[in-house]
Amino acid sequence: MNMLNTPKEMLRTEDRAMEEIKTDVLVIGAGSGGLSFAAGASQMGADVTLLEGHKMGGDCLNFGCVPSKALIAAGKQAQAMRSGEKYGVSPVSPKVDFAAAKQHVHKVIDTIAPVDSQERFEGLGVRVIREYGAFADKDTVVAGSYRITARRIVIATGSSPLVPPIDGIDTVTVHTNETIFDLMEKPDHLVIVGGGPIGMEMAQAHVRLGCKVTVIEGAKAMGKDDPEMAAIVLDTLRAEGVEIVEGAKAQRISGKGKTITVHTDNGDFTGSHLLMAVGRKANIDRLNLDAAGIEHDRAIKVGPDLRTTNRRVYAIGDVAGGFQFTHVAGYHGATVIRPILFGLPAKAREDHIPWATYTQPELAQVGLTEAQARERHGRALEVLRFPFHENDRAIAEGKTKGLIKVMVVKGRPIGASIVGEQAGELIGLWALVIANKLKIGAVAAMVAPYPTLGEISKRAAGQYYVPRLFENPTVKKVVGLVQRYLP
Ligand SMILES: Cc1cc2nc3c(=O)[nH]c(=O)nc-3n(C[C@H](O)[C@H](O)[C@H](O)COP(=O)(O)OP(=O)(O)OC[C@H]3O[C@@H](n4cnc5c(N)ncnc54)[C@H](O)[C@@H]3O)c2cc1C
Ligand SMILES: NC(=O)c1ccc[n+]([C@@H]2O[C@H](COP(=O)([O-])OP(=O)(O)OC[C@H]3O[C@@H](n4cnc5c(N)ncnc54)[C@H](O)[C@@H]3O)[C@@H](O)[C@H]2O)c1
Repeated sequence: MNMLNTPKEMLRTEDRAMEEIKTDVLVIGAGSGGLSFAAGASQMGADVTLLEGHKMGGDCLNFGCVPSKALIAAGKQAQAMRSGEKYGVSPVSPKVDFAAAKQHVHKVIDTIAPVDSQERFEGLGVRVIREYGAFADKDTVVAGSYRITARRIVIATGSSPLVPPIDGIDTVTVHTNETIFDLMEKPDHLVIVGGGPIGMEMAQAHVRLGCKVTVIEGAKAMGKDDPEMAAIVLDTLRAEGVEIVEGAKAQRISGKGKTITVHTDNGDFTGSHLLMAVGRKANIDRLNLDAAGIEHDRAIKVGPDLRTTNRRVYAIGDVAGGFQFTHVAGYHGATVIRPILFGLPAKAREDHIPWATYTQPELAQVGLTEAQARERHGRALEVLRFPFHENDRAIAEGKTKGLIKVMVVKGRPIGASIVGEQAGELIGLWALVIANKLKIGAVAAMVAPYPTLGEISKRAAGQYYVPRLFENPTVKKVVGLVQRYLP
């Protein structure tokens, strides 16, 4: 592992004997984006070199999606034990072994890790170098004792937790997503600053595992989502005991040991542990981007083709500054295969990107929210709705809290929002519809197995035809006429 940190220190290695490598494509960063690209490109015949300065698998595997979903699963198990009464199963107060829950998290990481491992990628023909890279010029990168020149370069260096310089923050122990999954002791009272997806997912997992939890949000919690859908999640979290304080920007932090106070413009909040979840910053500091003529502000500037201001260099995933999701990084990786391997044009779309927040109930979105669609399409917009409490499977499972909304213009869905059990699974159908610009009739024509939660999608699509078929005097007239003459 390279212990050199700054680009200058890394470039100073030029003074030592350098091993020269010439490669078709150099990928910097072995997270979701870099690995997706490297696997595809190598298997299609390109000579690929991959740099990784820290852990193979990047954020998603080691500090993000995977550990968070594993901890959420532990919390869900605990919650199920508390809530058996309505099914005739005596509720019990579960004994939570917090360290064992974290062991479960690490077992899950270890189980998935081989898929992202150096060995697997070397098996696919990729040259893997475990060093941080920094540009020396427009097509050369220095990494440890290697000087690598490539025809094309893909920057996939991801992002890191943003820890803003709030007054007093360096006087207390601050957790981020990079440390919280290694914390083996149970926090008595976890104070989370930030009510985005990280904040809300971690809040529910921790409250269910027996911690007291306070979320401090400067603006509106789950502010990127449809407020009507977000309210259903926030009500549930509050009912489970999470204190959520909105309009409370953290201004100062004070404390000692296990007494940490966050001072906000809406009161002071004291807990035993502090988790900062206030967004991300792109990993560009180490790259020496100026040497390669790559423009950036907080993230690397790219066009819709994901090309940077250096035409030989692409940036994908979190470092490119758009949606920050694993599936987007993977999609970017697949998109740049075309120009890099075949010299063909390709653009990354954003209108069909889904996302889900894995609270219970889950909240999922693809395309435009109702407010965005209303702003763009005004009176041409129709919003189709169907509640979970009218779905037979949701009733049988006792999971009736939820709603689907589908935004339709001229018969074509342009957005869908789902809050409820398995919303993250259910949104897939609408992601397919929007990606392929299908009409609402395609979903209405589908026969969904009974009884499934998936029927809510068909029922929502069916709402499109209610005014057109069931509340239409012409249809009634025609049916009356046909019935009079039908033998
Ligand atoms: C707590 C949490 C939960 C999340 N949950 C989800 C979820 O459920 N679903 C979802 O879709 N997304 C989720 N995300 C977001 C997801 O993790 C990221 O969007 C995704 O990991 C981005 O992939 P990437 O390839 O752009 O970057 P990363 O996965 O961060 O990979 C970048 C890699 O580059 C390496 N690197 C950096 N600089 C250099 C350099 N100079 N040289 C060499 N290597 C370098 C890093 O060490 C890292 O391994 C979550 C994120 C967090 C923090
Ligand atoms: N299920 C998922 O797909 C999933 C889960 C977790 C994270 N992620 C990804 O990771 C990204 C980062 O997540 P995040 O939750 O850290 O960021 P975020 O930007 O989505 O939310 C951060 C929140 O912190 C608030 N905030 C900022 N400064 C504050 C302050 N000083 N005091 C109080 N509140 C403050 C903001 O108003 C915002 O609501 C997400 O945007 C998402 O792309 C995805």
